[in-house]
Amino acid sequence: MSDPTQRVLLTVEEYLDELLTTLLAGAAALDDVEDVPLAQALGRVLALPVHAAGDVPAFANSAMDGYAVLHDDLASLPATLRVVGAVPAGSSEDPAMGLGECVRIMTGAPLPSGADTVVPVEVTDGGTSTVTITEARTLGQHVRGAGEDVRAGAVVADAGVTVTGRVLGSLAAAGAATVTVRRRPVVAVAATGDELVSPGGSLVRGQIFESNGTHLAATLTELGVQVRGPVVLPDDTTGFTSGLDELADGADLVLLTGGVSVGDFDVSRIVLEESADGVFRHVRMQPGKPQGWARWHGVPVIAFPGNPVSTAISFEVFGRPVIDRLLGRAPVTGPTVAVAGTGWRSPAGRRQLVPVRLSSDETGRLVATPTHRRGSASHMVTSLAGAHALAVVAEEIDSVEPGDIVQIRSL
Ligand SMILES: Nc1nc2c(c(=O)[nH]1)N[C@H]1C(S)=C(S)[C@@H](COP(=O)(O)OP(=O)(O)OC[C@H]3O[C@@H](n4cnc5c(N)ncnc54)[C@H](O)[C@@H]3O)O[C@H]1N2
Ligand code: MOO
Repeated sequence: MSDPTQRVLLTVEEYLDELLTTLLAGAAALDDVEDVPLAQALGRVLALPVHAAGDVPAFANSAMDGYAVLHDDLASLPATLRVVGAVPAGSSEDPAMGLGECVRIMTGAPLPSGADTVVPVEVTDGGTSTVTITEARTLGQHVRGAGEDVRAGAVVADAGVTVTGRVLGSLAAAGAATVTVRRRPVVAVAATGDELVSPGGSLVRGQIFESNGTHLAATLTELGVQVRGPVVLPDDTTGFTSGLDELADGADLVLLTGGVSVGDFDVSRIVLEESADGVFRHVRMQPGKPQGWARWHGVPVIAFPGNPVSTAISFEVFGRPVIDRLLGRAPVTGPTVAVAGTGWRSPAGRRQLVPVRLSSDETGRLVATPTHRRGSASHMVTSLAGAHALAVVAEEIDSVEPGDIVQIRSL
């Protein structure tokens, strides 16, 4: 075994690149797609763009309850027209009409072929056999044109888009019945440490509640992968090895948390280095310096440091892009800068990521304020609950002053 304290020191980008290109090379999930009916598409990632099956709107229709008219009839007001029909939404009728005539029409009903403009009921006397119109409308006003939202064949949602409720609504409106999505990869989660007790249990001296596996598994579920675990693996190498065998079997990826540092019982590092040519690195970031990866019987394994904020931020910086890659998901970006609401220190030579709350000041600027007075200290686990984003402080900066511009990444 190599000396665990003498690790290669990488930048954040170098380590991420190692995970995305070397660790994920040949991963089966990268190519697997399936067709699902729209009703089962929520949360899935589109593998192919979805095109509109027809024009949206499918036909010219009224934007108002009122009267379908010919604009030429509005040249001199008030104008009195003969009402020759009525079309509610859903009607397939196309009442014939010409100059001097009009049709009562409801919002969403197809515009009669003989009409070119809609007059809202509010500017008429509301008549049913004849109607008197008192205010002019421009040609085509209150008519929603066929295809003015999107034309048949145009892309409604691109490959890489996650099907949210609003995407699903757009796809339904555009006539999609099934969509081609990426397979949901199986991601297994294990926490290591003999001190860990599952949430809700009772603690004796030296024990703590397991929270990293809980956090990772829940976040992975939100991201739409199939989650296995979380389980707690013991600190002894035999128990850890058999637990990992079981967990990795049939998985696309295993995420481990804890035991990657230089301690005598840092079992993830010890087993992965000895039995799986594990690669352990120091990364220029804080928190999240010690990191590692390996393949366990061919299954990619990523090991995050055990301190809870370190695991959380490691997931954001390394885990999320890996999951996005496995799912074919286009990364979603939010606002990228804010002003610091307070000042804080940052370790020189390491990129610091600090959980922050976002607010706006009286001038409308986005303000980022650390959720905990200890900033990014890696054991401040509850600082994550109120965080909206991470403030990212560059390697060369060792002090942030109130009002400084800071980079942020949304959570
Ligand atoms: N001599 C050195 N010691 C440490 C170094 C170092 O460079 N030299 N690095 C420190 C840094 S930075 C980190 S981060 C941690 C990473 O350590 P491990 O990955 O080995 O993590 P553990 O020792 O297993 O745990 C650290 C800490 O977090 C708690 N923990 C672990 N798992 C969970 C969990 N699932 N839920 C909640 N809390 C968890 C654990 O009880 C420890 O308090 O190493 C430093 N040490
Ligand atoms: O790097 Mo550790 O991850 O700072 O606490």
